[in-house]
Amino acid sequence: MRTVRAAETAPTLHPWRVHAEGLRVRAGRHLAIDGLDLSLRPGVHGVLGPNGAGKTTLMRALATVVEPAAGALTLLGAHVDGRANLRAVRRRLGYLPQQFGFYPRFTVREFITYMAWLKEMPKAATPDAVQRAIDRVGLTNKADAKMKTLSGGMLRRAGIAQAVVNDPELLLLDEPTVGLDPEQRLEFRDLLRELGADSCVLVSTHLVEDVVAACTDVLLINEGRLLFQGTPDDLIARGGEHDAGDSPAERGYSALLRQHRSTV
Ligand SMILES: Nc1ncnc2c1ncn2[C@@H]1O[C@H](COP(=O)(O)OP(=O)(O)OP(=O)(O)O)[C@@H](O)[C@H]1O
Repeated sequence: MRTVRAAETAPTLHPWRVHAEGLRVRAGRHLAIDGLDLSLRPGVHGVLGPNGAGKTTLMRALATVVEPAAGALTLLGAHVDGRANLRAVRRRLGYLPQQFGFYPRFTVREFITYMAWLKEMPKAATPDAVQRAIDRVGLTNKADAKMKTLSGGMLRRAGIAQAVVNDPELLLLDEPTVGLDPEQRLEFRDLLRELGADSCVLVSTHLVEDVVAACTDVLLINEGRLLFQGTPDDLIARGGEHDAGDSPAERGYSALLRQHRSTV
């Protein structure tokens, strides 16, 4: 007889938007997430970690692109496993992958409308939702430009717009600030704060300062596990004057990794 895990019998009306226990996720043959426990409420969660830590793999699992190899994962109250029908959860998700595909001849508006259709948004509400998403990322005057004519930063912003078009309850942004100019990065921080008021937003980045400025919660992932979860102030408090980094938060980040490496 199959053992029923506690997570499978738990009531679905819990406060967590994301709940993972002993999560394992493969990237190719490699176990990139290896025994991760995580509980997230609404807010903006900054995901930090060195190259290869497993951030992208975690995002892919939370976006239901890749199925967990083991452990329990609950997204927006739904258990994610091989038997689950994830269609309803996917309608409530937004995901910006590190690299996203698009038809270069589509205009920005056509691209985001197409993504809204893929997310099964009601047809009547789509044009207004698309316009709002375009305005939110500052692409109003590029709405009818073809995707192939956009700069790298503008493309990233179009990617963010498609992720937020359905007002997702769970929003996953994998390195969204790559290519954004300083002014756009500041505006993006405001957008994150606004989105995090109601939604559970995960933002993976290497820019520790973006996390401190815009996140309510910091996650540090290393070797497929959660090494630290706390507020930006908790992260800053971990750093000492001799730790590497240009800011108190970067020194906190370095200190946590150094302490972890010295204990393994
Ligand atoms: N297709 C694959 N086949 C084998 N190993 C992979 C594959 N994709 C990723 N990996 C490995 O899985 C681990 C986690 O990769 P992942 O891309 O999730 O890390 P990351 O934290 O997002 O890194 P970065 O900061 O460089 O984007 C790395 O060691 C990587 O080499």
